[in-house]
Amino acid sequence: MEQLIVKNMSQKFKDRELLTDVNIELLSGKIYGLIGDNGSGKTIFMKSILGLIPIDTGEIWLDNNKLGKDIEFATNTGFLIEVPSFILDYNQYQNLKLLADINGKISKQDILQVIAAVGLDPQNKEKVRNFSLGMKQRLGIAQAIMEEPELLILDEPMNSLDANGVTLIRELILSLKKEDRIILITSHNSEDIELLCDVVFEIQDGQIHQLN
Ligand SMILES: Nc1ncnc2c1ncn2[C@@H]1O[C@H](COP(=O)(O)OP(=O)(O)OP(=O)(O)O)[C@@H](O)[C@H]1O
Repeated sequence: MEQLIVKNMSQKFKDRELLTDVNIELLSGKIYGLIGDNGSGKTIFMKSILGLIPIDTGEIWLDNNKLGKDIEFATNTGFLIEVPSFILDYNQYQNLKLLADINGKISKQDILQVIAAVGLDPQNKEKVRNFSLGMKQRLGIAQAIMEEPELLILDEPMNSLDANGVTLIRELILSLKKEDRIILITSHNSEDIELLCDVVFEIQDGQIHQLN
């Protein structure tokens, strides 16, 4: 994917307008940061550009495809939004395998590699039910990145991570930046945003503006 364009997008719930006339261009090869207070609409924005919730007005273009017209959902995407949900009685590998089998793009070896890349032990056969919050978060990141998506959206990727986890996942995100990929992250930690992002957007009072 080369570009994701949001044109005159507004998003309303009941009578409350959450996002007003948003115009944004995301280009491949960059990491974008989205910041804003709790409840400012970051999650709504991310779900909207993925096609997970319909927009009230405006247009979202993923390259030459208009969301809701040419395509229903953004394809070739990986995302972690809110709390990752897994089948608790499956182990980490079984959970990722189940999702990987939908597209059939990646091998067992790829899955084991991504498990290691997020700092989990590929040999661990424990049920995800017994995972700590940070382990679930790491698995959520693994699930988002495992198929080498062209659009990667990570909502608060450092949630629940310990200090080593934060360092590892920061390095991992930076290493994922590449020519034909758009990465968008949110974080309430300004250090994450500064270290990782090429371009930063802030949502405030329903408007999204670029900070740098
Ligand atoms: N389905 C819905 N119906 C009505 N209101 C909703 C719905 N989903 C979210 N909202 C409201 O939209 C607003 C924005 O929520 P959103 O989750 O996008 O915020 P956020 O910026 O991601 O916040 P946080 O930093 O806490 O994650 C909130 O006031 C929320 O109550």
